[in-house]
Amino acid sequence: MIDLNEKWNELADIKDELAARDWFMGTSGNLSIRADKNINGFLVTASGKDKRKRTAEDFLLVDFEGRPIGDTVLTPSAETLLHCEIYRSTEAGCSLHVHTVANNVVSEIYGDEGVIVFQGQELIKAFGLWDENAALTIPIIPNHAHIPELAKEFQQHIHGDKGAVLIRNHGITVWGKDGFEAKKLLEACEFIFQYHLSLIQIKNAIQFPKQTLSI
Ligand SMILES: CSC[C@@H](O)[C@@H](O)C(=O)COP(=O)(O)O
Ligand SMILES: [Zn+2]
Repeated sequence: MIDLNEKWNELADIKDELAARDWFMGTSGNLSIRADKNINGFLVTASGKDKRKRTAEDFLLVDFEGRPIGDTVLTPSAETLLHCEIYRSTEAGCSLHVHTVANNVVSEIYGDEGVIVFQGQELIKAFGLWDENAALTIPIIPNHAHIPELAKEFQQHIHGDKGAVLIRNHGITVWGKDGFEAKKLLEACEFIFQYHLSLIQIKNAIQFPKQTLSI
């Protein structure tokens, strides 16, 4: 149980840090961390909570099918199945899902293409992409309301122990080998999205200065 407490605190600390960035608007977002091997499951955020608050009911333990382990009155996140897909098919230790304006806007702009590619951006190195011409490709999937369908689509884009998938006009899910890596990847993605949107706006303002002034 001591080990589970450690995981609990690790996830709670990550939740606090993401909350400080205001990345849980309107109770959105969900987080999970894999428990030790003897447990065969993971801690996931309880559904519908204000994730800016730190309480004893923030997480519950579920198995890799998303079913609560042990007695609880808590309901696992509505999107637990996406976390299950990650833990079932990789060795990842942590998965983070947030809704931000930047990740939603990027997912809408490039949604029809089903993918966004970033090149020549220092922070793609967070994903281990160190070559000068390396590119980070993030898939964008439709926001199916039926979570098993969403999870099935999501699953097709899990190719390793770290990764990122955008859900169109919904948010991003990022995973890594542990909490540190997952948070690093999430922060890198959000930086790149914000940079990209700022660049588009500034380029437009330079190209169409009168339109910008008349807004
Ligand atoms: C309240 S809107 C957000 C939800 O629909 C969902 O997308 C989300 O991220 C949080 O759901 P939750 O069940 O609390 O994990
Ligand atoms: Zn969500």
